[in-house]
Amino acid sequence: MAKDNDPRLLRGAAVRQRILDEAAQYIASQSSIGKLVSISIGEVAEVAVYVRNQARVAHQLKLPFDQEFWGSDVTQEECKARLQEMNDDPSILGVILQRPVPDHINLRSLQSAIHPLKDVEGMNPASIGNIIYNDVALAPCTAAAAVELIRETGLNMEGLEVVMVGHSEIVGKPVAMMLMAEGATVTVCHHMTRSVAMHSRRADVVVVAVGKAHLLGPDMIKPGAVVIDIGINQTPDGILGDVDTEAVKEVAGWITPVPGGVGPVTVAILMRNATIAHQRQIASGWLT
Ligand SMILES: NC(=O)C1=CN([C@@H]2O[C@H](COP(=O)(O)OP(=O)(O)OC[C@H]3O[C@@H](n4cnc5c(N)ncnc54)[C@H](OP(=O)(O)O)[C@@H]3O)[C@@H](O)[C@H]2O)C=CC1
Ligand SMILES: Nc1nc(=O)c2c([nH]1)NC[C@@H]1CN(c3ccc(C(=O)N[C@@H](CCC(=O)O)C(=O)O)cc3)C=[N+]21
Repeated sequence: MAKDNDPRLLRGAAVRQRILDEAAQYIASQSSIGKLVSISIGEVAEVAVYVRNQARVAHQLKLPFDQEFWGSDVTQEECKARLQEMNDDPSILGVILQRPVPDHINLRSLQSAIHPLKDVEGMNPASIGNIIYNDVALAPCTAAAAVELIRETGLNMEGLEVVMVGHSEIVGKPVAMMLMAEGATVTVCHHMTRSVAMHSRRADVVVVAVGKAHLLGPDMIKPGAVVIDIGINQTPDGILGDVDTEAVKEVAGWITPVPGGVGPVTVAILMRNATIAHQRQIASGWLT
């Protein structure tokens, strides 16, 4: 296991703390602020970890927080009706809907049912369109976390060669758009890509969000590259990322560990997004 003070490990702690300090200051400056509601549908291990950490951090920040667990037998109509109630509930600041959801639930329809001004993850199609226009202030949390961690290296993003492995709507595609907004040259790989290694070997930065333990090995990156590991894989050896950290660490210039890398920053970004949603609700005349 990498030693704690290994300089090649790009840990999330410092970035996380900076973002949380800012959010805490904003919350303390408000006479009142609504609650963040986190919805899970069914039982998914990595969702439980995420929601537990959301609750812990919201408590630290004195941000009102509620978690709702809906059974995996809940119907689409029940979900939409509940979300509509939340849109109209002035005590609720924002709503995040955890993924995945059971197969019978139409996730995109539910994302659209969350009012854009309460969409603290920026996944409503009306919200995520903003990042096409380089308005990345409120973006999907993990994608924003990956960008913050690349920025932490101090590398100039303009012209940076980035390979994004994975093209999900919540991570891969937003990461690509957000890094393009910073001036990077981005290649996006997926399971139809003929050779991921052909692309990743020439990249200054490789971001992996696939969900396959140790998909990225030391032969797939160039010496000194930045490796951002977003994968979370439950294995008999515990939680592993998508990168073979111990082996890749010997070649990379920076690598985010799992745990201790992207995850903690994701939680912090969610809190920051909640404060941005609050500011937008005031600007829209929803709140005084
Ligand atoms: N730390 C955090 O905050 C978060 C972590 N995660 C983790 O990130 C991982 C990815 O999640 P998510 O973004 O939702 O992605 P999805 O699980 O929705 O999809 C996986 C992506 O990987 C691509 N892919 C699959 N196999 C390969 C391959 N062999 N080579 C290249 N690409 C491949 C898929 O392409 P295709 O669609 O063509 O099959 C797809 O784009 C998961 O482990 C998840 O748990 C997710 C969210 C937040
Ligand atoms: N709509 C939606 N958005 C998401 O961003 C989303 C989601 N659904 N579904 C589940 C995945 C997973 N995810 C994690 C975020 C942080 C940690 C996290 O805090 N990890 C810490 C601590 C781990 C621990 O406490 O053991 C770490 O990596 O150090 C984990 C997992 C977000 N996800």
